[in-house]
Amino acid sequence: MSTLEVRDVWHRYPGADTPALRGASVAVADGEMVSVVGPSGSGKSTLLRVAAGLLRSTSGEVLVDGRDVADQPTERRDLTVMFQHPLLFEHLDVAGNVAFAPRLAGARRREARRCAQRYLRLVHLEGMGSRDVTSLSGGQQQRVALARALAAERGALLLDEPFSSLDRELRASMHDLLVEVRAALAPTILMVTHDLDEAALAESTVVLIDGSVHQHASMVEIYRRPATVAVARLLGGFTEIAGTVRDGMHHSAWGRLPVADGGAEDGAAVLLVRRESLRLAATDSGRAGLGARVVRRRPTGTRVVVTLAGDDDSTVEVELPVGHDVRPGTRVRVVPTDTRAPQWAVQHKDSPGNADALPPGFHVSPHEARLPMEETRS
Ligand SMILES: Nc1ncnc2c1ncn2[C@@H]1O[C@H](COP(=O)(O)OP(=O)(O)OP(=O)(O)O)[C@@H](O)[C@H]1O
Repeated sequence: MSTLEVRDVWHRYPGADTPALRGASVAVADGEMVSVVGPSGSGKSTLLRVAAGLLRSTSGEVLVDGRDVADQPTERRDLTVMFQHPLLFEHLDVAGNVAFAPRLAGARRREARRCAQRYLRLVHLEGMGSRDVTSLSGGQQQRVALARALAAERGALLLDEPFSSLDRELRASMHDLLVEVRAALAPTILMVTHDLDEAALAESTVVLIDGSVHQHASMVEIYRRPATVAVARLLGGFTEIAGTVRDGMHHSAWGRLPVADGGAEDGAAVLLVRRESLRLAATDSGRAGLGARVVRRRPTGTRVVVTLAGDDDSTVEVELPVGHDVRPGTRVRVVPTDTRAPQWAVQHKDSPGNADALPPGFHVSPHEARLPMEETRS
């Protein structure tokens, strides 16, 4: 049984103007996997390092199995960390690397080797125990690193971008392996990644933006309904329309569009619309829709993202299958393909937050103190 919880953690690096973590909290239940995503610099690695005990946070708590471990170094916490680079011991062979932790824990040499064989089998490297680690491919080295982390037989596994140095195909095979390992051992896992597909391997995902948790939900739910504009930007695929919500409708230069799920509070709000739920029609097509001018087109492989400007020069993006080409400068109509497609408003509200709740030593401007859920209509 192993649980991991990071509670209301703040961290500011010495000399930094702004905190890297602003009251972030994540709880991982026994046998559960939680992933952490966010833009570069959003504090993902800092969060993981605080949880691992590699970094002491400015304030907040880290609980392992319900016990506060703030004063305990990494090796005294019931967890193992695995990084993007395997960091294998080059003076030991493959089995020696995996046997390292059991040896450290007091196992006899033969017993530790047996344990290593078991974990090497699990990561499909049986028969490679006597290989020199420097002779392995990057993917094999990462498998050894995973076997070594598992052989430590600690409660929780903390993974920091574990597969990001591998190419797409190898990454996919490591994802399959992670699924197998979870089915076999059900370790408690906290994984930082910038790969949204990888994040979806977890039961739930924390979206960290500027050191704050903007959303904690399954990736399916996050894609279905990003909680904030920043989350939508991270996912991509949405266009934002600034306007006002009144009576369950969003009003802007792009017209009146219904707001999903009963409507947001009245007031200024950004409407998030999936790019593919808008289409273009010729101006003389007789179709309803808003007149716009094509500003630019950006191919993305099988699709083309077209940026359009309305009469007030505000822009929206539409995503079309490749082949539906439009030249910059052309006038078109923007037509919703499906008015029932989810589109929802997210409100921006600046609030000074509860300054008393901040740890001493923090100067946080009203904008910085904005709590993510306050800009969310959930
Ligand atoms: N040792 C350090 N000293 C000062 N600032 C740091 C240090 N490490 C990280 N930072 C800053 O803290 C913030 C969060 O960094 P962190 O590495 O946690 O982000 P991240 O989300 O993991 O980024 P990435 O996805 O690029 O790895 C960034 O602004 C970064 O520049």
